[in-house]
Amino acid sequence: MNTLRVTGGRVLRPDGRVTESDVTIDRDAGTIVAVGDETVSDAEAGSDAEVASDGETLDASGSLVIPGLVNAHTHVAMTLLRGYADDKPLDPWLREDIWPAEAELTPDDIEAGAELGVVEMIRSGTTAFADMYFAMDRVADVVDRAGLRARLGHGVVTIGKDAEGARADVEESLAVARELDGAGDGRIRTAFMPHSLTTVGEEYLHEGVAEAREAGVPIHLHANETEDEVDPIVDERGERPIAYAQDLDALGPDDFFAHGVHLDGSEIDQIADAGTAIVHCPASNMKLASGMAPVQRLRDAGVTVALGTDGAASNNDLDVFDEMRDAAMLGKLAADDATAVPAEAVVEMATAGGADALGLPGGRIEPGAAADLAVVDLDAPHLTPVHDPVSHLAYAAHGSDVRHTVCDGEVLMRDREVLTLDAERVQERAATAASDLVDRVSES
Ligand SMILES: CSC[C@H]1O[C@@H](n2cnc3c(O)ncnc32)[C@H](O)[C@@H]1O
Ligand SMILES: [Zn+2]
Repeated sequence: MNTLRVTGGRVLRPDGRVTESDVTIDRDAGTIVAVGDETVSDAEAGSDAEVASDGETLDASGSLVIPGLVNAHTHVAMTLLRGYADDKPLDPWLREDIWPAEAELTPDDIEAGAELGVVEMIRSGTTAFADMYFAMDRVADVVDRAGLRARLGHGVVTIGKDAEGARADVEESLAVARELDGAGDGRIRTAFMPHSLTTVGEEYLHEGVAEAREAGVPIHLHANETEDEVDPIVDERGERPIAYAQDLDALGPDDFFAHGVHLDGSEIDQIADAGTAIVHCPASNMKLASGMAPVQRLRDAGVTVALGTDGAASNNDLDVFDEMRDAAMLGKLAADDATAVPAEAVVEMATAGGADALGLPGGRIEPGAAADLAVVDLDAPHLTPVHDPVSHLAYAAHGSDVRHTVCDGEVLMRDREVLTLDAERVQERAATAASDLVDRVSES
């Protein structure tokens, strides 16, 4: 067996225990075959079940081995717009700043921004993400080269477009969903991605959702992000957005909605009954002053809650460690209860919850699971002493504490050096693309 062994570390297990165990990976299968003396059964592993001791090794001494983090909602190429427009609420921010800049984006820009975003994610221990944007063939190529997993989709906006333009946008999202599914040796999956229930017209939502169901791809959209998005739906339709999504057949068990800030009790019950996941984006929700999502209530109702950074223009980074801390802190404020959204809950949301929301493998370190993991160096002043490693993940660690990142059995970063992309070249290319973009926007 072509093995990778992660040795000498403490391992975060799916039940929250932390054990001193080596993790053995079958690199060809991209799966974990053993955690300590716990192995996949002979039946599962076939005749190769015996765990070999040769092969590559990653040193995890003094470190915590955790499932690769999942960034379940982003717009990865928006790294080019990091710090471009801050300190505004969602609607004017999009209309006055972001959409005019995005109108000038070329596929090369999107590739450059996506490369920068995936380098940032690999460096901070993220192994899977969901992305809604444009030029998704370029984004998929970047994901493939970087070695990550992703659920990708072209974002549809029909407001301001004529019927031909609107229909073409829906068709593009469906084509991306059909054609890119399974790319990157199966690490890339897709979804139909209408931007939101207010920025896509009803007839286009109906058509697109029906075709997505036929194609068997999930649906991802921004839902209940601001009151300004909820109110027009209530005023025009006499029903709340989640009921509207249900009428559209867009509220299914494989679907995942970003934000879910302004949800009432009946909407939480509808989401729980449907099995739809919510991707909580606490930093973006705070920065745009969108509101506080009812995370504890969602979890109490049995909803799968994942974490997302949203784009780097509303965050302003792609570090899921920050999202864990923000989710725990904001969750307590929202519930007016310091026991709400505890450390173990946000770690679960950033790992197994994220993988489950996206319908991707990973999120758990156990025999038979996908070999997606990050090794967090605990030997640092801000992580000393270690009373509780899970507390440190939620409240004290940063993405920069990640030492190694592995996805699908491949080492993407070893000792803080990204191996799959040339990080220096990526950074230079993105900086140039961003400054050229801003020049074009100011000339337009
Ligand atoms: C049509 S592709 C995705 C689209 O979404 C925009 N966007 C970025 N952040 C947010 C957010 O928090 N809410 C809604 N829309 C957002 C992005 O700029 C793209 O235009
Ligand atoms: Zn978003």
